[in-house]
Amino acid sequence: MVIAPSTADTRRSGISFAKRIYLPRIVGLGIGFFCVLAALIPLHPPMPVWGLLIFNGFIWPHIAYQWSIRSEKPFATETRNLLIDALMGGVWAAMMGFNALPTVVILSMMGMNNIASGGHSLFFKGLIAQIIGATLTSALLGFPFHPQTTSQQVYLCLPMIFIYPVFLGFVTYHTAKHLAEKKQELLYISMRDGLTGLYNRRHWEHLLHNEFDSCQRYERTATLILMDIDCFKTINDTYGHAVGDEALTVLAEELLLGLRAVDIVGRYGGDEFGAILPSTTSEQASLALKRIQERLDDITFREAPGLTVKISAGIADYRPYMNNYQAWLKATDGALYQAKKNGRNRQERAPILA
Ligand SMILES: Nc1nc2c(ncn2[C@@H]2O[C@H](COP(=O)(O)OP(=O)(O)OP(=O)(O)O)[C@@H](O)[C@H]2O)c(=O)[nH]1
Repeated sequence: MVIAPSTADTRRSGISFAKRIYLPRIVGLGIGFFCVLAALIPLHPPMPVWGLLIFNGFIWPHIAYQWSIRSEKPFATETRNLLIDALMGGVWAAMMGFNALPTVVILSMMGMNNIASGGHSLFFKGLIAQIIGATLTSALLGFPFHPQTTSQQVYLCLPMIFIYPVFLGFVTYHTAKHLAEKKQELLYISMRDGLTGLYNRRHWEHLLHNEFDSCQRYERTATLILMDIDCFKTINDTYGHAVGDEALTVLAEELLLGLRAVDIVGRYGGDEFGAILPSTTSEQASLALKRIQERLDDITFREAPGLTVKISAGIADYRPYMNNYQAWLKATDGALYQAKKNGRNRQERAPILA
């Protein structure tokens, strides 16, 4: 199922896109200024050209950023700003009379930036904007052409050639690292229950499936326990949901403390928990669970002094006649049902059928 992002989410991600571009634009246009400056000096352009160069190099990055973050559609605005950058790149190439080195440096750095920001689509749109900017400006100026680059111009282009790609690589590395961390976070969230931190039902069932398969393949033993807090609805109704939540958290902690590290504990439903105990017989599982039940009897709640958490449990060990993990789950659930039916606060083991 694909969930469409909300307008607020789209705006937030557009703003973070604009923030990602802000610093590279300040650095790129700031160093690019000296590249263009070196090529323009011998051409003696009129004063407004110098004004435009200073504006483009040092003021435009801040205007572009403010424009994007204040926009209703920051992503679209920032993409348009990148195209304005490309158009201006073309304008400066023509103003410099297509001086070979500064022109190639400026246009290629902008292309690299556009690919990094928006893939091949933005790269090609940027290329078209560069061509339009260059052609119109060149036509206006009467197609000036001074391709020779002096050694002084080479030196003033060096910072752009060295610093900008290194800087962009640094920014790209940090973005990739941040995305990898977010991916890990999402993976964790997708597997865990928000309240208790245990595996959620979907992931826990997936692990149960794996355990079933390995029991079947390697003829191993394993035991499954399903537990349910007794009269949990009454706990909620008497002490409130916050205490109910605390009871769930306490049970989760006791299960993690009382079982082995290899045992797989999950929240199966509202007040229902599951535990998979690899290489364990149902007798051993029953003893472990009994110890947990005894510890729960000793736990008191500050907000609900009269409360003790009691659980009922169904226990079933893996049997080779079970066709799939669902059959194992069903046998365990049947035993839990019996435990509830037989008076709660007890364990029942699933009968052996063959
Ligand atoms: N506080 C809290 N309550 C929850 C949560 N999830 C489910 N519940 C409540 O848990 C209760 C489960 O109650 P039932 O399934 O009726 O069972 P019970 O009251 O425990 O009765 P028996 O299982 O028969 O002993 C329901 O009232 C749910 O609203 C949760 O995350 N927090």
